[in-house]
Amino acid sequence: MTAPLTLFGGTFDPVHLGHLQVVTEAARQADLDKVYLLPCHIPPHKAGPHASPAHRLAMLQRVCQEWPLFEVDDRELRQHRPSYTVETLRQCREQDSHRPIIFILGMDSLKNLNTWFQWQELMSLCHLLVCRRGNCEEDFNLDIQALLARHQTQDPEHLKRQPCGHILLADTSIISQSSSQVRQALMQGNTPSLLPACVLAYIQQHQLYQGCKKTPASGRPC
Ligand SMILES: Nc1ncnc2c1ncn2[C@@H]1O[C@H](COP(=O)(O)OP(=O)(O)OP(=O)(O)O)[C@@H](O)[C@H]1O
Ligand SMILES: O=C(O)c1ccc[n+]([C@@H]2O[C@H](COP(=O)([O-])O)[C@@H](O)[C@H]2O)c1
Repeated sequence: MTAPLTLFGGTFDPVHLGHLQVVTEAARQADLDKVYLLPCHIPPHKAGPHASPAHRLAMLQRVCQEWPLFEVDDRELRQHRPSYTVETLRQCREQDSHRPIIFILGMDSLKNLNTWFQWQELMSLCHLLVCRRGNCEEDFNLDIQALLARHQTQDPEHLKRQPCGHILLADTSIISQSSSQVRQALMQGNTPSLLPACVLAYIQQHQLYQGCKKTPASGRPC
């Protein structure tokens, strides 16, 4: 079986060490040696983004220069419409119907998965590799409980042996950081914690996020 195509979707406004650390750990647990950071153009479920697509992409590219695990997949940025994951995955699937596709997401995203566009199609297109997230109880609603009952596996090998259909809850660290907290710190003139130095330097160089309005941590209910 070909090596999986592993995508980590996000708004990355901006990318922070919470993203990078938990995904590095999840990738290690699933024995993955490449993860594509997939910045969305227009996030379907939240306001913003605050920084332009070009700036968010540039920050991710700087991260990739320092973290060999990561590359950027900018396909969603090139499409000027809301970035529905199911549509992106269909595009990927058209290129190779047998290759395993793994979509990485945080626990807060998993808990809201039943609100995603055509969410019931997702498991026929990809596997889900889920990272733990601070302040996020594992109290799943009935749709997600049913999804897990049907698709959850404890065996990372399943994600590499089949093209789609499994959910692995990875045993990752809890890193309490969000892009909202980073933006808030910058707006208040503070230096955010848990931000890669290359990203902080880019933000300072381009004076990003100085006039951001306060948004709740992680931007949605968890
Ligand atoms: N600290 C973290 N730990 C685990 N997963 C995270 C963390 N931060 C973000 N994620 C996950 O990364 C993906 C992309 O997140 P996103 O780019 O929206 O960052 P965010 O920090 O949640 O942003 P915001 O605070 O603006 O809502 C989501 O699936 C989210 O659950
Ligand atoms: O497809 C959807 O309806 C959908 C709804 C919410 C989020 N997503 C995807 O989930 C990823 C994380 O989104 P966010 O809002 O947490 O940055 C990103 O790739 C989004 O495109 C997708």
